[in-house]
Amino acid sequence: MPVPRQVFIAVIGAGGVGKCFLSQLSQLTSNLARSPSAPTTLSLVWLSTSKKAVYHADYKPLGNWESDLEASTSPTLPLPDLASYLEKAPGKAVLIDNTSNQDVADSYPLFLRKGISIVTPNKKAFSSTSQLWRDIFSAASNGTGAGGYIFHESSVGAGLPVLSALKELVETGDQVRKIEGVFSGTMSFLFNSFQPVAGGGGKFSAEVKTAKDKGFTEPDPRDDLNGLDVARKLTILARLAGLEVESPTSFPVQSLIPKELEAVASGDEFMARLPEFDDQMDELKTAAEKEGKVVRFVGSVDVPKGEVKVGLEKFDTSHPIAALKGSDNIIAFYTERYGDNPLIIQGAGAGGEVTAMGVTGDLIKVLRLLQ
Ligand SMILES: NC(=O)C1=CN([C@@H]2O[C@H](COP(=O)(O)OP(=O)(O)OC[C@H]3O[C@@H](n4cnc5c(N)ncnc54)[C@H](OP(=O)(O)O)[C@@H]3O)[C@@H](O)[C@H]2O)C=CC1
Ligand SMILES: N[C@@H](CC=O)C(=O)O
Ligand code: NA
Repeated sequence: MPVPRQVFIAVIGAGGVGKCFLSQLSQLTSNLARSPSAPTTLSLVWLSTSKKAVYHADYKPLGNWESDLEASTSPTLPLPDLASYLEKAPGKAVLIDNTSNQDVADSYPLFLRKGISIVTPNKKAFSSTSQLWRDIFSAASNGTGAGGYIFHESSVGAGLPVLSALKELVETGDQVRKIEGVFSGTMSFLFNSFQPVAGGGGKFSAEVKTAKDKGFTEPDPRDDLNGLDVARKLTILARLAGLEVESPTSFPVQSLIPKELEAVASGDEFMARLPEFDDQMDELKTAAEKEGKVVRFVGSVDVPKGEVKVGLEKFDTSHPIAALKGSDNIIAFYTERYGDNPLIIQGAGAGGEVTAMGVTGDLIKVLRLLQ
């Protein structure tokens, strides 16, 4: 793979996805350095969490990032200062945003205009206002601008090649009619475990705790249960399919947050009180069972009608959506070329390693473009 000789990498976020990414980055760095045709140095020069940062003013690569971060007492810099630091690096720079932070997402146009490329699984930038979407893609070189490149494959379906498939359908002139399926690893896991097709299943609140422990949920699981995580993904898909969607709250989204818990102050308090509402979820399950069906949390984009929706639906136990396992997503693209047999992408839709794979894959795309 022909790539530039030295690229400076800055990583924000070292949680479930961030840690897996850093380990994949170390593998990629070794592979590229050994490449006989074009040895390349990837220099990790910045790593930060919300509380602290590790970096050197002279761009010396970080040694052992885990112990460096542990030992650091330096607070992180404001985002414009990080952008200036990377702009002055003695080579091309790539920012990897492994947070779910809105302020970091809002700063992408600034980084891109300075020639810094961005790779991220963070949905916020691409699913907030359509103005932010326009600002990003009018700055990026893989949009209409002349700045850095930006890729965000893991923002939908984690590492599954969902965005690259959709872009290719659109760019090759196919007409996308409908996109539908299960878009949340958390929701998939919850309903597959709470109401498996074979019967039985655990308490809903206990499954939410397991999904959080497995690293499937957003940092605050309420962002999954309120349907907004799926709404964000559908906003991204709808925009890539050519629809104008103002925001993820501009279409119907069903929330699974009980009314009584809507105002609780913290995610921890929410998790502690969720078992009080297990009976309500059991009622939903029993009602579906009486019809010989199971409940699943799904979404769809109807392109010609300009309709996007997110919520619970009942499925026959023989339906492919009912038969999903673990945190699997299933995404069906109905298009002019594919006719009534949609192009289907299925597999793990959450988890640190698979999400980081999408991020690392995007970094490789950027490196190829920067050559
Ligand atoms: N987990 C998954 O399966 C998937 C996740 N994603 C996306 O990947 C991203 C990361 O998810 P995940 O790793 O699970 O989340 P975690 O909560 O595990 O990690 C988030 C990390 O971001 C850091 N962070 C938060 N805010 C800031 C900030 N303002 N500045 C610097 N660092 C900050 C946190 O630091 P601190 O600890 O100090 O708060 C933490 O290190 C999210 O956008 C998520 O939506 C996408 C697909 C699948
Ligand atoms: N919380 C999300 C993580 C991936 O986007 C999910 O469960 O799908
Ligand atoms: Na993806």
